[in-house]
Amino acid sequence: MHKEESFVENRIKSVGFALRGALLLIRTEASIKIQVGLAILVTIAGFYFQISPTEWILQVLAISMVVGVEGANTAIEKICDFVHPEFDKRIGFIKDVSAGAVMLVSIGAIIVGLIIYLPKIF
Ligand SMILES: Nc1ncnc2c1ncn2[C@@H]1O[C@H](COP(=O)(O)OP(=O)(O)OP(=O)(O)O)[C@@H](O)[C@H]1O
Repeated sequence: MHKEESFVENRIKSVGFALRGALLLIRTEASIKIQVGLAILVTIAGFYFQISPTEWILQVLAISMVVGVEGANTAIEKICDFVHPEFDKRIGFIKDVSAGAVMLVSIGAIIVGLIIYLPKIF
């Protein structure tokens, strides 16, 4: 019983740390501010154009993919700067690949957005 309580307590603490991380990400990173801004805009657009439940699911998935991968990219950049602040082309490679991952999911999200909204606008 005691063990179970501490398990629940630990889970609650972990959620607190994760929330703090998400807030730190939004407060400190310029690119995530733009992504969150776009997420708010398309959410408003979703209500305005009354998109279907399937379109909502795809939109929510696209948004969470971009923001989630951006969070991982930021963490990777911070690790790189922490373990190796000096210029090194291997660090450059790691950061470029990480930024490339954000770009790939962003392209997917843009395509999802175009497929949902272009027929509704034109
Ligand atoms: N220590 C380093 N060694 C070699 N190249 C680096 C190094 N630090 C940064 N770079 C190069 O500069 C690019 C930008 O790195 P930086 O850490 O400034 O990311 P950023 O511009 O803050 O990214 P974001 O906009 O996603 O936060 C990297 O993708 C890499 O090509």
